[in-house]
Amino acid sequence: PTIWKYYTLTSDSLSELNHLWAQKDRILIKGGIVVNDDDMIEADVFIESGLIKEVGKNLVVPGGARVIDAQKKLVMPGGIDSHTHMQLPFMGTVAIDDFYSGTRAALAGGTTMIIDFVIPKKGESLLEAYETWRNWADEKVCCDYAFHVAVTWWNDEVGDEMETLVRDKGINSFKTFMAYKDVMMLSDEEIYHCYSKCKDIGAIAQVHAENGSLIAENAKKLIALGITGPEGHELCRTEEVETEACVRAITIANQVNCPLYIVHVMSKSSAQAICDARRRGCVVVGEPIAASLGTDGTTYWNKCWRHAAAHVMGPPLRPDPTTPGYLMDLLANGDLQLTGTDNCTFNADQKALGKNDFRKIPNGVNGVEDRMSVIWEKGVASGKMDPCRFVAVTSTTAAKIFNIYPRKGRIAVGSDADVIVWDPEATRVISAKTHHQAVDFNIFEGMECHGVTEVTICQGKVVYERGELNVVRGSGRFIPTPPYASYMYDQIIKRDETRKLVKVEREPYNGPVVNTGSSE
Ligand SMILES: C[C@@H](CNC(N)=O)C(=O)O
Ligand SMILES: [Zn+2]
Ligand SMILES: [Zn+2]
Ligand SMILES: [Zn+2]
Repeated sequence: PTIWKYYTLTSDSLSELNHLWAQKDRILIKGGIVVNDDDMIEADVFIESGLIKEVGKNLVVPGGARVIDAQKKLVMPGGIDSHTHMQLPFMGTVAIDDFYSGTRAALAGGTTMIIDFVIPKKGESLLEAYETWRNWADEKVCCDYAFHVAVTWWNDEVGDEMETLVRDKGINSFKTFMAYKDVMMLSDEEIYHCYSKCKDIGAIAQVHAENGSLIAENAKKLIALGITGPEGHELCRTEEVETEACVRAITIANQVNCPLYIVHVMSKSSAQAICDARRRGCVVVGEPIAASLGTDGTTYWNKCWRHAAAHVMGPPLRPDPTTPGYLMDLLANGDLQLTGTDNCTFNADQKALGKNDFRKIPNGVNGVEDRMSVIWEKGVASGKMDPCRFVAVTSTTAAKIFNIYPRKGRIAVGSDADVIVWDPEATRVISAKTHHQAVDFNIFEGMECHGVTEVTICQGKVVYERGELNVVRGSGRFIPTPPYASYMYDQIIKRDETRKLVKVEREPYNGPVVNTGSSE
């Protein structure tokens, strides 16, 4: 009889339970300054059941809401990291930060969504690779995520699968590689076909812009000279090897009138090439990353092999120490549009695969946890950009490009409650000793940054506050990214309408033709 007493729940106690449960999802962020990409206002934010329900001054909200005091703090959209590679199988090993540790660390740094890459092997079905990556991610992610898909080989079948991925699987961006010869690299003709297909299906063409043939030849020469250390990694692909490929990719995309997104912009000259193209009217956007905005390639000459190898990524960080400041200036003024991290992390013992040959050092660095603070320190605290521009380059522009705005990338009624309470005056010192990532090295080691997330709210739940994480493995959702994003396609569509290719009507030529002796 006792046990039954507990089982006979009356209807009003059930509604009481529901009321309690519902209350758990109610949050009132009080007294903060709400920052979007286009304005800053003093306002409270009321969140319920995973969505932003009200934004305004002195809100009066339903009972039971949890109140977060945001006095003197900024309330911003959670960061969107447009470029990660969690647990990527690459160069004989697997990136050590996986979809759990990587998204958990992202939340600790104020990023509430990642866009990762499905990278099929040459010859592998894109659809099968997509299912593999979905299985990897869905059971582990602690925040929402989306995918780009890489095109590492080409035939009509690949084009058909791209169409299926856009129509049925929520993909709207495809990355081609002009580097990684024999592994992922496509020829110009294959890139031409791929970008033509992207254009036909309203997808964004992304590119890893480096000339893979020059890299391969230069690397052979350096190894023959006995230059096997990480300095060889930069010497075999100096910045003009990146810039030439940038210009080539921009040209191919412009020839087929396809919008282009250049990932991991690492050098001044490639950034300049993007600016020039944009000023010619090309529809191209550039994505510098936390690494290229926060540090440089002088480390490749560090006497400690481990330190030098830790910074090996492609394209490399540049030894010109003025590069980070230059890229930040362009990001601040709108010549570059958004930021990711290219987070692809490997521990010392993995990097050591290349201890005798830099070509075998797994390429990749960290960034997913520190991007927001690094860009605040180098961009806002330095006076180069204001908080609105910070929100644009860390969240809103990515949401617009990948067509998930304003669900993501904005503090507004109806938007997902992915929100950070940001302390612009607080500082933190970045270190592998204290970071939440799995990797045993941090390329920003020792950097003191203004700008710390005090509270991270993801899907309307507090997942990080005052240094404590409270995440749920597998709670993140796959977010479909629809084609034909206005941000990238409005001009493209108009150009198709107004720049039709037509032939000239003329009388046939009836004059003499030279006799070459050939039968054609
Ligand atoms: C393979 C992947 C990550 N590694 C890297 N960038 O060095 C990329 O090229 O973006
Ligand atoms: Zn790349
Ligand atoms: Zn060292
Ligand atoms: Zn990448």
